Amino acid sequence: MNERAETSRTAVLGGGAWGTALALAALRAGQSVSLWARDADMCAAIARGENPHYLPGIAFDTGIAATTDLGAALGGADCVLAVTPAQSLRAVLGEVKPHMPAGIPLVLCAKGIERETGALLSSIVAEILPDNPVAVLSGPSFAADVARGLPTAVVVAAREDTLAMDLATRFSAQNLRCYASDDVTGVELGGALKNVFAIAAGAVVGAQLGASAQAAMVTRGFVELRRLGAAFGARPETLMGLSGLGDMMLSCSSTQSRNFAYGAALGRGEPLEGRPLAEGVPTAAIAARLAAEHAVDAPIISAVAALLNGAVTIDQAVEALMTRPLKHENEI
Ligand SMILES: NC(=O)C1=CN([C@@H]2O[C@H](COP(=O)(O)OP(=O)(O)OC[C@H]3O[C@@H](n4cnc5c(N)ncnc54)[C@H](OP(=O)(O)O)[C@@H]3O)[C@@H](O)[C@H]2O)C=CC1
Ligand SMILES: O=C(CO)COP(=O)(O)O
Repeated sequence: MNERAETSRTAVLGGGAWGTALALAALRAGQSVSLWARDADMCAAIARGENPHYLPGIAFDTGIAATTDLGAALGGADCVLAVTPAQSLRAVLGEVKPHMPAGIPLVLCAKGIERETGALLSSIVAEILPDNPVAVLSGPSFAADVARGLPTAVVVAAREDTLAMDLATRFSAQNLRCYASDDVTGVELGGALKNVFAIAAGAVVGAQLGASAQAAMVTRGFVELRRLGAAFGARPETLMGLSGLGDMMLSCSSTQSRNFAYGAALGRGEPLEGRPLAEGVPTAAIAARLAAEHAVDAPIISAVAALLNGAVTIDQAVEALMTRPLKHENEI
């Protein structure tokens, strides 16, 4: 338990894998924790120490006050974690707004870019909750690992460095180490785009293109992250950190990643309907559009978007990537 946390109350929006894991992390850090989810049975399960749908086989501490009543979940909270999928954020914040006092920080824990508008999630918060400071929590962290209490490091970014440090202190506990950052854009872009590259890496593995191709895909994907990051004003060193390179290392190499697993199924030619959440799917499409609008060369992101909408086959995508004009490696 950290010293500052004893009197604080954290509200978690979302009772999926990551919402449940972060609620547990907050509980372990000594906070009082409420959680809002849509499903009453899921709330009852979380309250008794399990989430069989999203975290099967993991038994955890009781003490999370899980409820379908959003007002009750938010009542008395001095920090709110938004942990529903990126594409639902705007609607969820619209429901949250009447219950959210000014000044309470809203910590974004989803990883994605809004499909319809191209908005980064922090700008949606600024639009809907202009009186609430925004922070972003991201990094290489599988929900099941955090729920099990395995050692994990993440980064918490806020424009005001003192808020970032306060939140990092608040959520750090034994086996969850939170670093602070003031580069909100860098941290959110790293988290959003790693999902697109995880689909690419999974597709390479699923199509049995070899470990060399997988390494090339990840490395050149990282170049695209740096290019898009530069266009959006992210700092290069942020992208070298936990929420860029760190999360790419995790998500581009493990079948535990739903985005990687989605790509692997795509590479094997399997049906894709009904799979678990893969945030990289909507994000690929909008990231390809944003790259084009900013004149950023992003052939892997474009290839993933084209693969996902059926415009190209894997063979065609690979051929297009392998026959691009030759260039110096360090051209950004
Ligand atoms: N799982 C992980 O390891 C990690 C996930 N993340 C990120 O966290 C975010 C959430 O992921 P995760 O928890 O794993 O996802 P899950 O699929 O496990 O859970 C999603 C949760 O969001 C709820 N939800 C879905 N759509 C809506 C909506 N329109 N309105 C309100 N609630 C909704 C679901 O409710 P219901 O059950 O009722 O559908 C469920 O409680 C994603 O952006 C993901 O990238 C980040 C780091 C790690
Ligand atoms: O973001 C994650 C790990 O850092 C979880 O990845 P997936 O959403 O691909 O499972």
